[in-house]
Amino acid sequence: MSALSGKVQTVLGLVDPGQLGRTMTHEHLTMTFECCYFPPAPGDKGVAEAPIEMKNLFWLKQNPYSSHENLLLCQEMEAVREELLAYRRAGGGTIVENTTTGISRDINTLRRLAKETGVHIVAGAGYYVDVTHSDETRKMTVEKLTDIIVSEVLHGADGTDIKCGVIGEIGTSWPITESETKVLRATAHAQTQLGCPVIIHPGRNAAAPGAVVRILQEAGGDIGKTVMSHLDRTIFDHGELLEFAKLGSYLEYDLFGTELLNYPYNLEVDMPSDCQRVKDLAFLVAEGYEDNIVIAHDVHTKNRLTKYGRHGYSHILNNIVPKMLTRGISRNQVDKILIENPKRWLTFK
Ligand SMILES: CC(=O)NCCS(=O)(=O)O
Repeated sequence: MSALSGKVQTVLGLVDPGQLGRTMTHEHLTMTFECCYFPPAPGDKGVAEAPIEMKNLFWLKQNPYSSHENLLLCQEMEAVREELLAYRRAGGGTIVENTTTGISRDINTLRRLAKETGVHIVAGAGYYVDVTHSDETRKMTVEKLTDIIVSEVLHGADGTDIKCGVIGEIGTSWPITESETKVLRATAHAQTQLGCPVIIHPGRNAAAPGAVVRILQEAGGDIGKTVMSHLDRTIFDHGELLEFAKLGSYLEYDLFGTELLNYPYNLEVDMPSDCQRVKDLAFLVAEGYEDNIVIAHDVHTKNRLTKYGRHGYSHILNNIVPKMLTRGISRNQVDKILIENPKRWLTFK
Protein backbone atom coordinates (compact mmCIF):
# COMPACT_ATOMS: atom_id res chain seq x y z
CA MET A 1 0.00 0.00 0.00
CA SER A 2 1.46 3.40 -0.98
CA ALA A 3 1.34 6.67 0.98
CA LEU A 4 -1.23 7.86 -1.56
CA SER A 5 -3.60 4.99 -0.92
CA GLY A 6 -7.00 6.11 0.37
CA LYS A 7 -6.17 9.79 -0.26
CA VAL A 8 -6.82 12.40 -2.92
CA GLN A 9 -3.81 14.38 -4.16
CA THR A 10 -4.41 18.12 -4.61
CA VAL A 11 -1.90 20.80 -5.58
CA LEU A 12 -1.60 21.62 -1.86
CA GLY A 13 -0.97 18.01 -0.85
CA LEU A 14 -2.93 14.93 0.19
CA VAL A 15 -6.44 15.31 1.57
CA ASP A 16 -9.02 12.92 2.96
CA PRO A 17 -11.64 12.15 0.29
CA GLY A 18 -14.41 13.33 2.62
CA GLN A 19 -13.05 16.88 2.39
CA LEU A 20 -13.70 17.30 -1.34
CA GLY A 21 -17.40 18.18 -1.32
CA ARG A 22 -19.09 19.03 -4.60
CA THR A 23 -16.64 18.45 -7.43
CA MET A 24 -16.46 19.52 -11.06
CA THR A 25 -14.44 16.73 -12.66
CA HIS A 26 -13.44 18.54 -15.84
CA GLU A 27 -12.45 22.21 -15.84
CA HIS A 28 -9.52 24.38 -16.87
CA LEU A 29 -8.39 27.38 -14.84
CA THR A 30 -5.35 28.37 -16.87
CA MET A 31 -4.48 27.09 -20.34
CA THR A 32 -4.07 28.01 -24.00
CA PHE A 33 -6.11 26.42 -26.77
CA GLU A 34 -4.16 27.79 -29.75
CA CYS A 35 -3.63 24.21 -30.91
CA CYS A 36 -7.28 24.07 -31.91
CA TYR A 37 -7.66 27.50 -33.54
CA PHE A 38 -10.28 27.31 -36.28
CA PRO A 39 -9.98 30.01 -38.99
CA PRO A 40 -13.06 32.25 -39.26
CA ALA A 41 -15.21 32.46 -42.37
CA PRO A 42 -13.64 35.05 -44.75
CA GLY A 43 -16.37 37.60 -43.98
CA ASP A 44 -15.80 37.23 -40.22
CA LYS A 45 -12.10 38.15 -40.11
CA GLY A 46 -12.82 41.65 -38.77
CA VAL A 47 -14.86 40.50 -35.80
CA ALA A 48 -12.53 37.56 -35.18
CA GLU A 49 -9.50 39.82 -34.86
CA ALA A 50 -11.22 42.64 -32.94
CA PRO A 51 -10.72 42.87 -29.16
CA ILE A 52 -13.44 41.03 -27.27
CA GLU A 53 -16.25 43.43 -26.42
CA MET A 54 -19.98 43.37 -25.68
CA LYS A 55 -21.10 43.66 -29.29
CA ASN A 56 -19.17 40.59 -30.47
CA LEU A 57 -20.07 38.25 -27.59
CA PHE A 58 -22.82 36.49 -29.56
CA TRP A 59 -20.48 35.94 -32.49
CA LEU A 60 -17.91 34.56 -30.06
CA LYS A 61 -20.48 32.21 -28.51
CA GLN A 62 -21.06 30.74 -31.98
CA ASN A 63 -17.40 30.83 -33.04
CA PRO A 64 -15.35 30.41 -29.86
CA TYR A 65 -12.33 28.84 -31.57
CA SER A 66 -11.94 31.48 -34.32
CA SER A 67 -10.61 34.28 -32.11
CA HIS A 68 -6.97 33.99 -31.04
CA GLU A 69 -7.63 36.17 -28.02
CA ASN A 70 -10.44 33.94 -26.82
CA LEU A 71 -8.12 30.94 -26.69
CA LEU A 72 -5.89 32.46 -24.02
CA LEU A 73 -7.66 31.60 -20.78
CA CYS A 74 -4.25 31.95 -19.11
CA GLN A 75 -4.63 35.76 -19.36
CA GLU A 76 -7.66 35.80 -17.04
CA MET A 77 -6.25 34.73 -13.70
CA GLU A 78 -7.85 37.54 -11.69
CA ALA A 79 -11.27 36.73 -13.21
CA VAL A 80 -10.72 33.02 -12.57
CA ARG A 81 -9.77 33.72 -8.94
CA GLU A 82 -13.03 35.65 -8.50
CA GLU A 83 -14.93 32.80 -10.16
CA LEU A 84 -13.42 30.27 -7.76
CA LEU A 85 -14.51 32.37 -4.78
CA ALA A 86 -18.01 32.46 -6.30
CA TYR A 87 -17.83 28.69 -6.80
CA ARG A 88 -17.15 28.24 -3.10
CA ARG A 89 -20.01 30.55 -2.18
CA ALA A 90 -22.26 28.46 -4.44
CA GLY A 91 -21.33 25.33 -2.45
CA GLY A 92 -18.47 24.01 -4.58
CA GLY A 93 -15.53 22.27 -2.95
CA THR A 94 -13.18 20.84 -5.58
CA ILE A 95 -12.17 21.32 -9.20
CA VAL A 96 -10.25 18.80 -11.28
CA GLU A 97 -8.02 20.90 -13.54
CA ASN A 98 -7.50 18.91 -16.73
CA THR A 99 -4.69 20.90 -18.37
CA THR A 100 -1.92 18.57 -19.49
CA THR A 101 1.33 18.98 -21.43
CA GLY A 102 0.59 20.64 -24.79
CA ILE A 103 -1.98 23.20 -23.62
CA SER A 104 0.21 25.17 -21.19
CA ARG A 105 -0.32 23.60 -17.79
CA ASP A 106 0.73 26.15 -15.14
CA ILE A 107 0.87 24.22 -11.92
CA ASN A 108 2.38 27.10 -9.88
CA THR A 109 -0.67 29.21 -10.69
CA LEU A 110 -2.95 26.32 -9.73
CA ARG A 111 -1.29 26.14 -6.32
CA ARG A 112 -1.63 29.90 -5.85
CA LEU A 113 -5.33 29.79 -6.82
CA ALA A 114 -5.96 26.91 -4.39
CA LYS A 115 -4.26 28.82 -1.55
CA GLU A 116 -6.08 32.07 -2.26
CA THR A 117 -9.57 30.63 -2.74
CA GLY A 118 -9.79 27.54 -0.53
CA VAL A 119 -11.01 25.44 -3.47
CA HIS A 120 -9.33 22.02 -3.65
CA ILE A 121 -7.63 21.79 -7.04
CA VAL A 122 -6.47 18.47 -8.50
CA ALA A 123 -3.98 18.84 -11.37
CA GLY A 124 -3.62 16.57 -14.39
CA ALA A 125 -0.56 14.60 -15.56
CA GLY A 126 0.26 13.45 -19.09
CA TYR A 127 -0.29 14.71 -22.62
CA TYR A 128 -3.02 16.37 -24.69
CA VAL A 129 -3.86 15.48 -28.34
CA ASP A 130 -1.33 14.55 -31.04
CA VAL A 131 -1.10 18.01 -32.65
CA THR A 132 0.44 19.26 -29.42
CA HIS A 133 3.01 16.46 -29.05
CA SER A 134 6.58 17.70 -29.46
CA ASP A 135 9.09 15.82 -31.62
CA GLU A 136 10.71 14.72 -28.38
CA THR A 137 7.41 13.30 -27.08
CA ARG A 138 6.77 11.46 -30.34
CA LYS A 139 10.17 9.73 -30.13
CA MET A 140 9.66 8.52 -26.55
CA THR A 141 9.07 4.88 -25.77
CA VAL A 142 6.03 3.80 -23.77
CA GLU A 143 8.40 3.14 -20.84
CA LYS A 144 9.82 6.68 -20.95
CA LEU A 145 6.33 8.21 -21.19
CA THR A 146 5.24 6.06 -18.25
CA ASP A 147 8.19 7.26 -16.14
CA ILE A 148 7.36 10.90 -16.85
CA ILE A 149 3.69 10.49 -15.97
CA VAL A 150 4.52 8.58 -12.78
CA SER A 151 7.02 11.26 -11.82
CA GLU A 152 4.43 14.03 -12.32
CA VAL A 153 2.26 12.26 -9.75
CA LEU A 154 4.94 11.14 -7.29
CA HIS A 155 7.46 13.99 -7.45
CA GLY A 156 5.92 17.01 -9.20
CA ALA A 157 5.24 18.47 -12.64
CA ASP A 158 7.07 20.98 -14.84
CA GLY A 159 10.18 21.22 -12.64
CA THR A 160 8.20 21.91 -9.44
CA ASP A 161 7.42 19.80 -6.40
CA ILE A 162 3.68 20.27 -7.03
CA LYS A 163 2.12 16.89 -7.72
CA CYS A 164 -0.65 15.86 -10.06
CA GLY A 165 -3.56 13.88 -8.62
CA VAL A 166 -5.01 12.48 -11.81
CA ILE A 167 -3.68 11.36 -15.22
CA GLY A 168 -5.39 13.45 -17.91
CA GLU A 169 -7.05 14.78 -19.72
CA ILE A 170 -5.19 12.43 -22.01
CA GLY A 171 -5.88 13.70 -25.51
CA THR A 172 -6.89 11.46 -28.39
CA SER A 173 -7.98 12.32 -31.93
CA TRP A 174 -10.04 10.31 -34.38
CA PRO A 175 -8.61 8.12 -35.69
CA ILE A 176 -6.28 7.63 -32.73
CA THR A 177 -2.69 8.34 -33.79
CA GLU A 178 0.42 6.27 -33.13
CA SER A 179 1.81 8.79 -30.66
CA GLU A 180 -1.53 8.96 -28.81
CA THR A 181 -1.63 5.16 -28.64
CA LYS A 182 1.77 5.16 -26.93
CA VAL A 183 0.56 7.78 -24.45
CA LEU A 184 -2.58 5.70 -23.74
CA ARG A 185 -0.47 2.61 -23.06
CA ALA A 186 1.82 4.66 -20.80
CA THR A 187 -1.27 5.99 -19.00
CA ALA A 188 -2.47 2.45 -18.31
CA HIS A 189 0.98 1.36 -17.10
CA ALA A 190 1.29 4.41 -14.83
CA GLN A 191 -2.21 3.80 -13.48
CA THR A 192 -1.28 0.19 -12.68
CA GLN A 193 1.74 1.39 -10.67
CA LEU A 194 -0.07 4.21 -8.88
CA GLY A 195 -3.69 3.08 -8.48
CA CYS A 196 -4.69 6.54 -9.60
CA PRO A 197 -7.63 8.12 -11.45
CA VAL A 198 -7.45 8.63 -15.23
CA ILE A 199 -9.47 10.94 -17.48
CA ILE A 200 -9.66 10.74 -21.28
CA HIS A 201 -10.48 13.24 -24.03
CA PRO A 202 -11.89 11.07 -26.85
CA GLY A 203 -11.82 11.94 -30.56
CA ARG A 204 -14.97 13.36 -32.12
CA ASN A 205 -16.56 10.14 -33.32
CA ALA A 206 -19.04 7.82 -31.61
CA ALA A 207 -16.57 4.93 -31.98
CA ALA A 208 -13.74 6.83 -30.26
CA PRO A 209 -14.56 6.22 -26.54
CA GLY A 210 -14.82 2.45 -27.06
CA ALA A 211 -11.59 2.36 -29.07
CA VAL A 212 -9.73 4.19 -26.29
CA VAL A 213 -11.09 1.81 -23.66
CA ARG A 214 -9.87 -1.19 -25.67
CA ILE A 215 -6.32 0.22 -25.85
CA LEU A 216 -6.32 0.96 -22.11
CA GLN A 217 -7.70 -2.50 -21.28
CA GLU A 218 -5.12 -4.27 -23.42
CA ALA A 219 -2.40 -2.35 -21.57
CA GLY A 220 -3.81 -3.34 -18.17
CA GLY A 221 -5.65 -0.08 -17.35
CA ASP A 222 -8.37 0.08 -14.71
CA ILE A 223 -11.48 1.15 -16.63
CA GLY A 224 -13.50 1.38 -13.41
CA LYS A 225 -11.15 4.19 -12.35
CA THR A 226 -11.29 6.02 -15.67
CA VAL A 227 -13.51 8.93 -16.76
CA MET A 228 -14.57 9.21 -20.40
CA SER A 229 -15.03 12.93 -21.06
CA HIS A 230 -17.11 14.90 -23.57
CA LEU A 231 -19.79 12.24 -24.10
CA ASP A 232 -22.24 15.07 -24.79
CA ARG A 233 -20.53 15.81 -28.13
CA THR A 234 -19.54 12.25 -28.93
CA ILE A 235 -22.24 9.59 -28.48
CA PHE A 236 -25.79 10.62 -29.39
CA ASP A 237 -27.60 7.34 -29.98
CA HIS A 238 -28.97 5.94 -26.70
CA GLY A 239 -28.35 2.34 -27.77
CA GLU A 240 -24.69 3.11 -28.49
CA LEU A 241 -24.45 5.03 -25.22
CA LEU A 242 -25.65 2.01 -23.24
CA GLU A 243 -23.22 -0.26 -25.12
CA PHE A 244 -20.41 2.08 -24.12
CA ALA A 245 -21.67 2.41 -20.53
CA LYS A 246 -21.43 -1.37 -20.12
CA LEU A 247 -17.64 -1.10 -20.43
CA GLY A 248 -17.62 0.32 -16.90
CA SER A 249 -15.94 3.74 -17.09
CA TYR A 250 -17.30 6.90 -15.51
CA LEU A 251 -19.53 8.73 -17.99
CA GLU A 252 -18.82 12.45 -18.15
CA TYR A 253 -21.15 15.16 -19.45
CA ASP A 254 -18.84 18.10 -19.23
CA LEU A 255 -19.86 20.75 -21.72
CA PHE A 256 -22.64 22.29 -19.62
CA GLY A 257 -23.01 25.91 -20.73
CA THR A 258 -21.87 25.22 -24.30
CA GLU A 259 -24.68 25.84 -26.75
CA LEU A 260 -23.67 26.58 -30.34
CA LEU A 261 -25.21 26.02 -33.75
CA ASN A 262 -22.19 24.74 -35.67
CA TYR A 263 -19.55 22.68 -33.92
CA PRO A 264 -16.57 23.50 -36.13
CA TYR A 265 -14.48 20.42 -35.36
CA ASN A 266 -17.23 18.09 -36.61
CA LEU A 267 -20.02 19.70 -38.57
CA GLU A 268 -22.02 16.46 -38.37
CA VAL A 269 -22.49 17.08 -34.66
CA ASP A 270 -25.48 19.02 -33.33
CA MET A 271 -24.18 20.26 -30.00
CA PRO A 272 -26.91 19.51 -27.41
CA SER A 273 -28.50 22.17 -25.25
CA ASP A 274 -28.23 22.02 -21.46
CA CYS A 275 -31.84 20.73 -21.37
CA GLN A 276 -30.86 17.85 -23.64
CA ARG A 277 -27.82 17.11 -21.47
CA VAL A 278 -30.08 16.89 -18.40
CA LYS A 279 -32.37 14.53 -20.34
CA ASP A 280 -29.39 12.31 -21.15
CA LEU A 281 -28.37 12.24 -17.49
CA ALA A 282 -31.95 11.31 -16.51
CA PHE A 283 -31.86 8.54 -19.13
CA LEU A 284 -28.60 7.12 -17.74
CA VAL A 285 -29.90 7.34 -14.18
CA ALA A 286 -33.10 5.49 -15.20
CA GLU A 287 -30.90 2.82 -16.82
CA GLY A 288 -29.06 2.28 -13.53
CA TYR A 289 -25.86 4.29 -14.13
CA GLU A 290 -26.19 6.81 -11.28
CA ASP A 291 -22.91 5.55 -9.76
CA ASN A 292 -21.00 6.24 -13.00
CA ILE A 293 -22.03 9.78 -13.94
CA VAL A 294 -19.84 12.85 -13.39
CA ILE A 295 -20.39 16.38 -14.75
CA ALA A 296 -18.61 19.68 -15.42
CA HIS A 297 -18.44 22.73 -17.71
CA ASP A 298 -14.98 22.23 -19.27
CA VAL A 299 -14.31 25.98 -19.24
CA HIS A 300 -11.42 26.36 -21.71
CA THR A 301 -11.91 29.72 -23.42
CA LYS A 302 -12.23 33.23 -22.03
CA ASN A 303 -15.79 33.76 -23.20
CA ARG A 304 -17.14 31.00 -20.95
CA LEU A 305 -16.34 33.13 -17.87
CA THR A 306 -18.91 35.32 -16.10
CA LYS A 307 -16.61 38.27 -16.88
CA TYR A 308 -17.73 37.79 -20.50
CA GLY A 309 -21.41 37.35 -19.65
CA ARG A 310 -21.47 33.56 -19.60
CA HIS A 311 -21.79 30.75 -17.09
CA GLY A 312 -18.44 30.36 -15.29
CA TYR A 313 -17.77 27.47 -12.92
CA SER A 314 -20.96 27.74 -10.81
CA HIS A 315 -23.61 27.24 -13.52
CA ILE A 316 -24.14 23.57 -12.67
CA LEU A 317 -24.57 24.29 -8.96
CA ASN A 318 -26.79 27.34 -9.50
CA ASN A 319 -28.89 26.31 -12.50
CA ILE A 320 -28.39 22.72 -13.64
CA VAL A 321 -28.97 21.02 -10.28
CA PRO A 322 -32.42 22.63 -9.85
CA LYS A 323 -33.25 21.52 -13.39
CA MET A 324 -32.07 17.96 -12.68
CA LEU A 325 -34.37 17.85 -9.66
CA THR A 326 -37.36 18.66 -11.88
CA ARG A 327 -36.45 15.97 -14.41
CA GLY A 328 -36.60 12.81 -12.32
CA ILE A 329 -33.14 12.93 -10.74
CA SER A 330 -33.41 12.81 -6.96
CA ARG A 331 -31.35 14.82 -4.44
CA ASN A 332 -29.58 11.62 -3.44
CA GLN A 333 -28.69 10.91 -7.10
CA VAL A 334 -27.49 14.51 -7.57
CA ASP A 335 -25.24 14.07 -4.54
CA LYS A 336 -23.83 10.89 -6.04
CA ILE A 337 -23.06 12.72 -9.29
CA LEU A 338 -21.48 15.74 -7.63
CA ILE A 339 -19.91 14.26 -4.50
CA GLU A 340 -19.76 10.48 -4.18
CA ASN A 341 -18.75 9.50 -7.71
CA PRO A 342 -15.93 12.10 -8.02
CA LYS A 343 -14.72 11.17 -4.52
CA ARG A 344 -14.54 7.45 -5.35
CA TRP A 345 -12.85 8.15 -8.68
CA LEU A 346 -10.25 10.54 -7.24
CA THR A 347 -9.22 8.35 -4.30
CA PHE A 348 -5.97 6.45 -4.90
CA LYS A 349 -6.28 2.67 -4.51
C1 LIG B 1 -10.00 21.53 -23.62
C2 LIG B 1 -10.77 20.53 -24.37
O1 LIG B 1 -10.26 19.56 -24.85
N1 LIG B 1 -12.05 20.75 -24.50
C3 LIG B 1 -12.88 19.93 -25.32
C4 LIG B 1 -13.30 20.67 -26.49
S1 LIG B 1 -14.22 19.70 -27.52
O2 LIG B 1 -14.69 20.58 -28.58
O3 LIG B 1 -15.33 19.10 -26.80
O4 LIG B 1 -13.38 18.63 -28.07
